[in-house]
Parts: sequence; structure tokens; C-alpha cells
Amino acid sequence: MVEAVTAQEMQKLDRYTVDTIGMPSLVLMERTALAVIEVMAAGKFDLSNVLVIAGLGNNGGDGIAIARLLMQKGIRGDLLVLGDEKRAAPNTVTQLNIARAYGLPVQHRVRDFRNYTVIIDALFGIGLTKPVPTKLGEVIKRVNAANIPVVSVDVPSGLNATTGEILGSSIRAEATVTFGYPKTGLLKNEGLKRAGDIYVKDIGIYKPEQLTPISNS
Ligand SMILES: NC(=O)C1=CN([C@@H]2O[C@H](COP(=O)(O)OP(=O)(O)OC[C@H]3O[C@@H](n4cnc5c(N)ncnc54)[C@H](O)[C@@H]3O)[C@@H](O)[C@H]2O)[C@H](O)CC1
Ligand SMILES: [K+]
Repeated sequence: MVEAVTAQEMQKLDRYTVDTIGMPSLVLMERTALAVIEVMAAGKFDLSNVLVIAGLGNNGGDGIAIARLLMQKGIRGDLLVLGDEKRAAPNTVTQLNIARAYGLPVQHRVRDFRNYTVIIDALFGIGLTKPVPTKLGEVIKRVNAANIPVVSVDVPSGLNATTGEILGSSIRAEATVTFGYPKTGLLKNEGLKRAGDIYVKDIGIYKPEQLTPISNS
């Protein structure tokens, strides 16, 4: 497995890719969504009724893009956005506008998680640094109690992506699709127990030392 990175190291690589390489962040977000779809389509998950749970940060933005792509493939499911949309990150607002423009309904509450065959967890990603707000902690507990397979986007929500410690409460995932490099928090402490199968997907973010042109010798 390639060398793992901390949340900060990943955020630095993200900024380098956007600011120095010039890759638009929405393109990276679309690639994260396509990467998760690729894993979901590999046949290990029952896609009869998919629930995407999205937060307000860019992890949520990934989730909204995933929900839109699933709908456009004719997959039955729902998108649940948790939090006040007015406080969402800019790219997450953009993803919400795109989803609605394509006709995807956006829900803000779901009564029973047990109606779904798989849940995609896009509540929090590597940006979570403080304990999960109480209400969202309750949702995480209800998701875990529903015993439905969960696929986490980048990191199981509620985990510190660097230390693998739980910040209040955290999702227990069947699988985690993480981007660019494994996160150190997926490989130790509670992270190791809650990440499930880890898929590391290339979205075009590389360490500068790995950018040396491939010599056509
Ligand atoms: N370089 C990459 O790997 C890319 C990663 N992407 C995705 O972006 C997230 C990281 O996004 P960020 O905005 O930094 O933070 P999080 O989404 O992890 O959110 C945590 C942050 O947001 C607050 N928050 C979120 N939802 C709520 C809510 N409902 N109520 C209150 N607060 C909320 C939370 O408190 C934290 O402060 C990374 O994991 C990837 O999934 C990019 O999409 C592409 C490039
Ligand atoms: K997540």
C-alpha cells in the first residue's frame, strides 16, 4: 500500500493541485464521486435502494455529486442533506444547485434507515477536527444501529482522519473509499476497526516528488 498521509498533508496536496497545478476543485470533486460510483458498481453492494447522507463540507459535496450520478444511472435512492444549507461550503452549494437543476429531490430528514440496502456516508471527511455536533452524533448512532452496509466517502464520519480517534461518535463502515493516499487515521486506533475494506482511488492528486515526468526511455 502507498504511504499514508495525515489530514493536513492531504489538504496541502489538495491546495497544491488546485492552486499550483490549476486543477479546478469541482473537477476533483467530480472525480471523487466517480471513484465511489466505480467501487459501488463493482458488485459487492446491493444498490436496490441507496441512501446518501451528506454534510455541509466538501465531503458532503462529494456525496451530493454521488447521489446525482446514481440517479442519472437509474439507481433508486434518496439524498439526505444534514445541516442548514445556508452554511454549506461553496462547492457543496454548487453541487446542490446542480442536483436540483437535474431534478434530484433533496431531503432533510429520513424516518427509517432500515428501508435502504446501502448507505453512502458523506457527512464528514478529513476536515472534521472537533467533536460531531450532538444532533449529527444521534444520526450516526441511528445509522450504525440500522445494521445496513455503509460505504464511507474518504473517511468514516466522526473519525479524526489523522489519529483514527473518534470525535464524539463515528460511523462503522463496510468499506471506505479514500482519495489519493490512505489517511493515517484509517490505519490505527478506532479508524482501523471502523473503516472496513479500504479502497484508495486516484483522483489526480499526487505528491510533487511523484510528478517527475515518466522518462520515455
Ligand atoms: N484533496 C482531496 O482529497 C479532496 C477532498 N474532497 C473532499 O473534501 C473533504 C474535506 O472537506 P472539508 O470541507 O475540509 O471538511 P469536511 O467535509 O470533512 O467537513 C467537516 C467540516 O464541515 C463541518 N460540517 C460539515 N457538515 C456539517 C453539519 N451538518 N453541521 C455542522 N458542521 C458541519 C464540520 O464541522 C467540519 O468543520 C474530503 O474528506 C473529501 O471528501 C474534495 O471533494 C475533492 C478533493
Ligand atoms: K465520510
